[in-house]
Amino acid sequence: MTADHWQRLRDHAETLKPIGLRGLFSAENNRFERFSVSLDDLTLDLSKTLITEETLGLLFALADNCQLMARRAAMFQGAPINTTEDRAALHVALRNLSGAPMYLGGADVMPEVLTTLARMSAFSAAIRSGSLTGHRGARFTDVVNIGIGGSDLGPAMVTAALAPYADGPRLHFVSNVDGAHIADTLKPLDPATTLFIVASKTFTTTETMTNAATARRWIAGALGEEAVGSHFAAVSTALDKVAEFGIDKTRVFGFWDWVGGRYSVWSAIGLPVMIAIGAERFEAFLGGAHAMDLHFQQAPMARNLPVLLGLAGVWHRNVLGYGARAILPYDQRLARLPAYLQQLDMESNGKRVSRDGTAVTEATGPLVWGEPGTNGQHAFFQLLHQGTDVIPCEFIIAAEGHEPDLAHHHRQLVASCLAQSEALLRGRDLAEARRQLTAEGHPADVVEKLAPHKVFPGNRPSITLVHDKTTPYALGRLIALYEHRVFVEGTIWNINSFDQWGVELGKELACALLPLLAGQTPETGPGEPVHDSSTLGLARRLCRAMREESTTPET
Ligand SMILES: O=P(O)(O)OC[C@H]1O[C@H](O)[C@H](O)[C@@H](O)[C@@H]1O
Repeated sequence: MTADHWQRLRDHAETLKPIGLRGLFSAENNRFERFSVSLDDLTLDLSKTLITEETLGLLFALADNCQLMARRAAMFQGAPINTTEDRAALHVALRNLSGAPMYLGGADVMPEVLTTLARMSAFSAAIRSGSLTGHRGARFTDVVNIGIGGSDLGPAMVTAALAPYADGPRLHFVSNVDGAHIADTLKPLDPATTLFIVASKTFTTTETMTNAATARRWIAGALGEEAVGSHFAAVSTALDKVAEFGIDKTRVFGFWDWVGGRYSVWSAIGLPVMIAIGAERFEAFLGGAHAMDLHFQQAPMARNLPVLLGLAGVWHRNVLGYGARAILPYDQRLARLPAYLQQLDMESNGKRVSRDGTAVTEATGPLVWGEPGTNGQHAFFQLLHQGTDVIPCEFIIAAEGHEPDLAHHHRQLVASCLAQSEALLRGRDLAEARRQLTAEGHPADVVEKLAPHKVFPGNRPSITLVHDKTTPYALGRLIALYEHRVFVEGTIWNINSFDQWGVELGKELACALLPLLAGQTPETGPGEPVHDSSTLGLARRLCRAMREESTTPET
């Protein structure tokens, strides 16, 4: 019974709480050796979490009880584990560069995967070399990816992260339907040297279709309708819809319904990345993810990074009751990693029913958020250290930066990262706070007044991930680690991590509101009103201002 496993974990947690994290460190001076695990140069340090060997044993027993190994095998075997959409989740095939067969319903998907990769390589090489030009024969200097969600966050995050490797045209990403996004992006660009990639798995997403139509008008307006074909490419699973938009099929790169949007950066959705850094480095990125795939499949639980990271997440979420996790990359170029992981994690595991549709009995995905360190330190770390909620932090740091001339910056970055996790663990008690204030020469009354404010409770957990350098390979491996972590957690919670029904209702209601915003009266049937009075009131309020604005003569 899974319930027994949860109960054992909860009973066990009660025995650890009085000891606390600091207590565990005082009792054992080799926690780092015991609770950090590596795959090549990637080290996962769990020692600053409230765990012991017994904790891990109980978590492994829970994982066994939840059939983690069988579920993992089902994913790699292409079983339709996304049951509500009757699809496999076979994104791991996209980085299987060995080409060893991977089957979906008896058919090997690898030939198609490798053919698409070869087409992407040829196309990106032609853009990079300038052999494929714009309508007027000018080399492309700028590439604008138009997509949203999984068709934006992956390539945008990876392109920024791998900027030191970029030697192709400049990349831009337009996702928001807010006209400001495309307007600001296009303002400095020259239509003659700009290529658009319209990226949408379904090719129906309103934001993307609206932005793509605006981009099309921008090209046609500047260069003529006949130029459109030379300035657009597309990435989609819906090839018929792409054809309707008018993009030539030689410039369309497909992928498959067994690749979820938030797992698609490895597919043709990664085309902008390939254009920026070249096919060889993109393949290194895939190679890093593949190394993590093999590790996830082969390593025993006690040495398995995704299993350990996932179970630490479950321990924090379900047993210790922490509702959030902070992602803190100490790498400015990983600034979009928290946003990327928000989609990966929260869209996958933000679920309230089990795979069979019955209500879950345990909490599922936590709130995921974060910012790059050290910036976060000067903003929200106050709450992490002294707030009333405990938020487990995940620190990510490379041993080496990309700026050899600025090694002293990197030393400060590393020192800050380590100091934060140390401070979260260690804290500062009242006596220490008093001692410090007295040593600073404050009079006794000031010491008493300030000391409580200077107390840090400590005992706050964190996880640290370290690799040598954020190379394409290391980044691929890191993302795949997080993907499998989400899978491990989703398996323990017995939810479908590969569907996203929760995004639908808002989309439907937005469609229904459009006529109202265009000034039409909503139809009201005999039963319920179409909109609640708040939504209706706000819509009318906005509508009035919108119309006034659109009728205001230009000065
Ligand atoms: O790639 P698209 O079909 O345009 O979808 C873009 C995004 O929109 C949806 O609403 C989903 O929630 C995301 O999972 C998806 O990545």
